[in-house]
Amino acid sequence: MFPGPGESLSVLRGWMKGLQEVCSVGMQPWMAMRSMSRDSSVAERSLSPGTRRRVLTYAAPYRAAIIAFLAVVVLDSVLVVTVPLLIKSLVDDGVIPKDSSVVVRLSLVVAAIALVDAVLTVISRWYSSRIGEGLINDLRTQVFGHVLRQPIAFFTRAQTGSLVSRLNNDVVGAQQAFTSVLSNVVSNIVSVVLVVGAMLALSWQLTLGSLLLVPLFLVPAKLMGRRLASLAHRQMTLNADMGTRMTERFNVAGALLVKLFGQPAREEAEYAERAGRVRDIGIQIALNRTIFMTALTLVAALATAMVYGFGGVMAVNGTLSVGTLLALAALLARLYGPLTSLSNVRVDIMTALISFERVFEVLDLEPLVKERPGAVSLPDGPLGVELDHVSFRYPSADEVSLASLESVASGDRRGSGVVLHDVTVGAPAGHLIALVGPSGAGKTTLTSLVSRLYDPSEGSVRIGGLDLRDVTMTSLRDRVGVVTQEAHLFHDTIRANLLYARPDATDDEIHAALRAAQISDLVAELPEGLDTVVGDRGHRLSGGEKQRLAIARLLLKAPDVVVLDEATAHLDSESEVAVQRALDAALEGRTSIVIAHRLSTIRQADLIVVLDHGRVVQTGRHSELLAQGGLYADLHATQFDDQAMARAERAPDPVGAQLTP
Ligand SMILES: Nc1ncnc2c1ncn2[C@@H]1O[C@H](COP(=O)(O)OP(=O)(O)OP(=O)(O)O)[C@@H](O)[C@H]1O
Repeated sequence: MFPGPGESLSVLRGWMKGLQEVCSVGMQPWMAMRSMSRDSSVAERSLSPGTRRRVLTYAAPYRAAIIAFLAVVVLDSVLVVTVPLLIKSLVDDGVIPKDSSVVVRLSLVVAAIALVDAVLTVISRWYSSRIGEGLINDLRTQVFGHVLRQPIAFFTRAQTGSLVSRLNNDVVGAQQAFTSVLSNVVSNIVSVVLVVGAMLALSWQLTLGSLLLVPLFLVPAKLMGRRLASLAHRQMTLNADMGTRMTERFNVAGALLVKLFGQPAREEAEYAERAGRVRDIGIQIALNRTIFMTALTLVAALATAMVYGFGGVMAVNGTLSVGTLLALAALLARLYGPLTSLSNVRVDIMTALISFERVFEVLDLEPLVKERPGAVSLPDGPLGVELDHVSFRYPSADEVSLASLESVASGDRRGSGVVLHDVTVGAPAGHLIALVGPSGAGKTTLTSLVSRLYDPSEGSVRIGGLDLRDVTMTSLRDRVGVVTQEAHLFHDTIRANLLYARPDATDDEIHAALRAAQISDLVAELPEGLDTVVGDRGHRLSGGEKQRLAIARLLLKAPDVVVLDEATAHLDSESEVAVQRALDAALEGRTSIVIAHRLSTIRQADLIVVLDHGRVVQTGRHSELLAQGGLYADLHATQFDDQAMARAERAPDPVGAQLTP
């Protein structure tokens, strides 16, 4: 019934091999290896309840795209299986009976399928990227907004670098659930079912025979996968270790330390040792990967050889057609990759779900400081500030940070002790309150309560008679301006930095603010004026210049309440005069709370509040407090008098002269 194979078989074999390679999905061994080398311990982890349902809510907007995507993937898998069957007919009904019209017709069908397959691949990639990237986009924007809304304590606790990289990894991991896992699981299941079904229909004996080799492959593959996962994990740690060392040594402060104290040769040797470990593990990983891939190809090749061997004999004996033999071999090539991936499907899905869970954990973090529903705006007109029996302790890491960041968060997880004890201070509208006290007394802490970076643990902070917890964040940010000691500027133009305070300010208003802050001459001299880029990687400004720009930013906002931390750094007399004038402009007519380091500010103050160990120990005006003696008089003698003397020794300056007793 079947003509002897003869030389037509050998010709066809070469042709088929090429065809097999084209038709089989070239990525499969790689995908299988990636899947096998995932950390399999995740499969045993339990997810928090509702995670799966919540993931589906993110998929909901893409429902139509997902259905279309899956339909394309299934169709593609079906097409891939039809090709070997067509080859069977082509050989059995065309080549062997020497009917060239059948050969031509079926070749054209195979070509058409290849064309459709190519189109489907592009369409499925288009869908999967739309779904995946869309999902990443949704999650990213949501997480960014949510993290920004966290209190400042969150940022002081969480290591920003690890938070950012973790979030990036997790968001990308979560995306993979929808693209690679979803498509791989569906297409692999369809492929395996169709391929095994077709093979069984062609020859159940040969199919069962070739499937016997599967467990022989899967067990070592699983072990090898586990080894690869642990190697990859070690590689990541070693790389991070090397990276940290590099960043630490290459930033200005670190480089300076190396220059002054370090021994470059020792540094180099240490670095070489770390880099060496990275190299060794890289070689191991490459070797293990190759062994894995080669083993996969080898088992598939052995199975194919077996099919050719037994099937060939059957063909010689006339119990199997040549076409069936070729089709079986081609089908077999499509079996091992999907089977391997499916054996690890639970680990794949759990890895993706755990990424989602971690992102949800961030999204579920309740900000400690937040606007309550029904919050109101601060009343119009001048505003007074009152602290009413305020006590405060800094929150612990557990209150503000993430459980899953625990492993990377450093240091102390406890909160602080009580930092402010029963503080009652009042600043009527338009008054200037100067805070003084030794280092660590709680001055900065007190000012951060006024700008509501934290809420007090007990008592209340009121502005314009309203408890800050009842006030909208927008109105608070609009009406309360803060200048910190270390004025921070974004890496952006001067104009953009200033507009950050009030995006609708006109150029005229900007120039007026710069003039009042005594910085307009400097800005005018810069080559690009307002469009000069400043900040970390831009034009370098001196401490005094930065502070004056920060004051200009504040003036532009024109808040009713000003919270100011005066710079302690000694500026040269010219800068000092300029900063002082800028400050006078900033404080003029506003309710101000100033951590005072300058005698001039202290003299101007309507009330001086002396803090020590978180308690108010003295209040009054300069002369009263001096007369009283005690801590203020001591501070005056040690801190402020130095400044007064220093100023008196400097070249005459109008502001200083005016304020010197
Ligand atoms: N984020 C924080 N978490 C925990 N404790 C903190 C935090 N910030 C400050 N503290 C503690 O609170 C206390 C008061 O600090 P604060 O910065 O308010 O003092 P200060 O009077 O402004 O000091 P200085 O004049 O040196 O700036 C200190 O004991 C400090 O260790």
